[in-house]
Amino acid sequence: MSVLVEVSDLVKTFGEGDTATRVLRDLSMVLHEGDLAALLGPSGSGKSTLLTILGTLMRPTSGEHRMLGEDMTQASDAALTEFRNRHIGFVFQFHHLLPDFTALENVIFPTAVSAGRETRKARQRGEELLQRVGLEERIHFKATQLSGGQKQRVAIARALMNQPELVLADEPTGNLDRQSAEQVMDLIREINTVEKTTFLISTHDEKIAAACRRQIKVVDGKVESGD
Ligand SMILES: Nc1ncnc2c1ncn2[C@@H]1O[C@H](COP(=O)(O)OP(=O)(O)OP(=O)(O)O)[C@@H](O)[C@H]1O
Repeated sequence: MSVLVEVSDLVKTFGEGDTATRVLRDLSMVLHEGDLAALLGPSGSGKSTLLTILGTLMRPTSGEHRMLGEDMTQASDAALTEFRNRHIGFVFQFHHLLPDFTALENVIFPTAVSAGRETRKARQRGEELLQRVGLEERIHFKATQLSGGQKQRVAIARALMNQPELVLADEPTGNLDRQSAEQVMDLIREINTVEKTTFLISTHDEKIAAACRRQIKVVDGKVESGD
């Protein structure tokens, strides 16, 4: 399997001087194309910080970060934004859907905004994705008319809109009941199998972690096991 993401000796320090907190401490890991990996570790160990850096939303203090062979630490802000739009999808604990817009609008809006227009192709892909996540009957429902699990499935469809190689999910089932959490995880597994999309999923839930094919444990800002 080829390497999709590689970080080495990643350091992230927040603040300066006496109040500086070193959150990531020479963290190194690799994600391969097609990985379905859980990111585990105690609260405060640095999981969200790592996901934010891997998502190119924040730069590390030092260390190396490569994705698809490109050096993320050397890229300009504009290049990072473009790279992120093309190659990375995000799913968060709180779905962040626009409440007054339909499922379909929520899925296609981010793409339409970054492209400056809403194309027929985007609409078609949005509809296909909502079918894939089992919401074909709810395409024109407003976000407020959907259950928590359904909203999270819309968020997954939205993350897949631009056919990203990597989807980063920060506690995607943290806000769901057991049954909805398992359905969301089944969906992620299916997408991973069918589309070969790579997933890195931070979770405190042992069952969700066990449903992943790989478990990476972060303790005190370093990978303790799973790399
Ligand atoms: N912007 C920031 N400024 C200062 N400290 C921060 C900032 N972001 C995170 N931290 C600190 O970094 C540490 C790691 O936070 P992070 O959110 O990465 O942990 P986590 O493993 O995701 O935790 P949880 O499982 O509770 O979500 C925490 O001690 C947190 O207070």
